[in-house]
Amino acid sequence: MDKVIAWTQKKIEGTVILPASKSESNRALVLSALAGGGMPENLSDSDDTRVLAEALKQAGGLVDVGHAGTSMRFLAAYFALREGVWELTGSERMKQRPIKVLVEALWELGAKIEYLGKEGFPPLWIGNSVLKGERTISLDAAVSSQYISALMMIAPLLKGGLVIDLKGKVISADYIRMTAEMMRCFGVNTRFEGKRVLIPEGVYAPVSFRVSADWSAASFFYELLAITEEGEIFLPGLYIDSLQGDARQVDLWRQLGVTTEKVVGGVRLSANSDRVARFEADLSGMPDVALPVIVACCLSDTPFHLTGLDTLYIKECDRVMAVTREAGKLGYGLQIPARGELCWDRVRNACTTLEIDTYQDHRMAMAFAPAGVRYCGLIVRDADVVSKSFPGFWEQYDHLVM
Ligand SMILES: O=C(O)C1=C[C@@H](OP(=O)(O)O)[C@@H](O)[C@H](O)C1
Ligand SMILES: C=C(OP(=O)(O)O)C(=O)O
Repeated sequence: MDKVIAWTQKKIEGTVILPASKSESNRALVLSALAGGGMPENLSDSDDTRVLAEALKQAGGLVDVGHAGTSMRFLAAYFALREGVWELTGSERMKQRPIKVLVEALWELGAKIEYLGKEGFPPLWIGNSVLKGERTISLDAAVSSQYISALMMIAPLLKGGLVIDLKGKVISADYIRMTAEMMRCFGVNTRFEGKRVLIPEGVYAPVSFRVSADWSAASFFYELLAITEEGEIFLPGLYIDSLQGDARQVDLWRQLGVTTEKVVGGVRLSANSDRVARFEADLSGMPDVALPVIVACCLSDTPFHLTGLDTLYIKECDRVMAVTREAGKLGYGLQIPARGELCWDRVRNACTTLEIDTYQDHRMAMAFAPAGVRYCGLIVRDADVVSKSFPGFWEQYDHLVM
């Protein structure tokens, strides 16, 4: 499905129902499975959470997670712990997203895992492993925090627990903290000593964890207000004091003209025209808000220099390439000064087409949607890719904009 966006010039004002957090849901599902009971409440309706929930019910056999990276990484560790034989695969893109760091760590614990395709990438064969604990493993923390979260969650079930030494730059660190916080909710206390994570042997309690609204999904509505420079949006169920690190995006958007107010039952976003002359940020802690920030800066004519984008190359698509190419169609000349960086110095060329490709990436579709309020008739190709994290996105977007 392609989506044509025609803004009716109405004021952006209303309530947006966000999906439940995909990251909280996926952790809650794995932790409940490891606890041997308890059903998380208010689970995300995203494709990624759905495939994980189904996979956790399987006693073995073929499991295809599609585009769901978190589900792939969490399941690799979970299946290695469980009895049974699995073939764990995903979409063509998933077969290009690395998993070597996690597989090598699991091998060190005694897992029997084989690559069924290219070395270092899914699909994986995982079978009847007996994992050993009471050891320290070292892990490259600069590729994906999901490997670390995956290991942390199974660690209490290993005899003697596990110590994980994080090597190199620790990216997406708030996701590691979210994992530790959620493990605590399920009864296991993890300790951090600098770049060392200490997980004791323990037993998870089958609690009924309630998932809250998704901060990463909120970023596209911040973006919309940053572009329109006026309007207000109420986001029920979103709390500043959240387990999700993306709650810290509040500070980024303040610099781009959107303020956040804590109100009863959620937060209210308000737009103004007060923004920094040049936006600079290291987004290595918040990779999922990078695309909406980039498109918001371009469309609000705010030059920017972003660093810490190294992990964007291995997401659902190569997001650095994809956003540079698609913003380029609208005439914005983005530049890549070094790997993991992106900048824009207000270089404007002619707009060549209003057709935006989305590269099977939900965040590409959602990040370019707000551009439709500046470019009437903008077409977002394969708009249904949003179901990976936010199936109701277009419904929520339409009632605000069209
Ligand atoms: O653990 C998680 O829930 C996630 C971690 C992040 O990935 P990386 O650690 O690979 O950056 C993030 O981009 C992803 O959407 C969700
Ligand atoms: C990177 C993402 O997800 P995953 O890695 O779980 O596929 C995302 O949702 O933007």
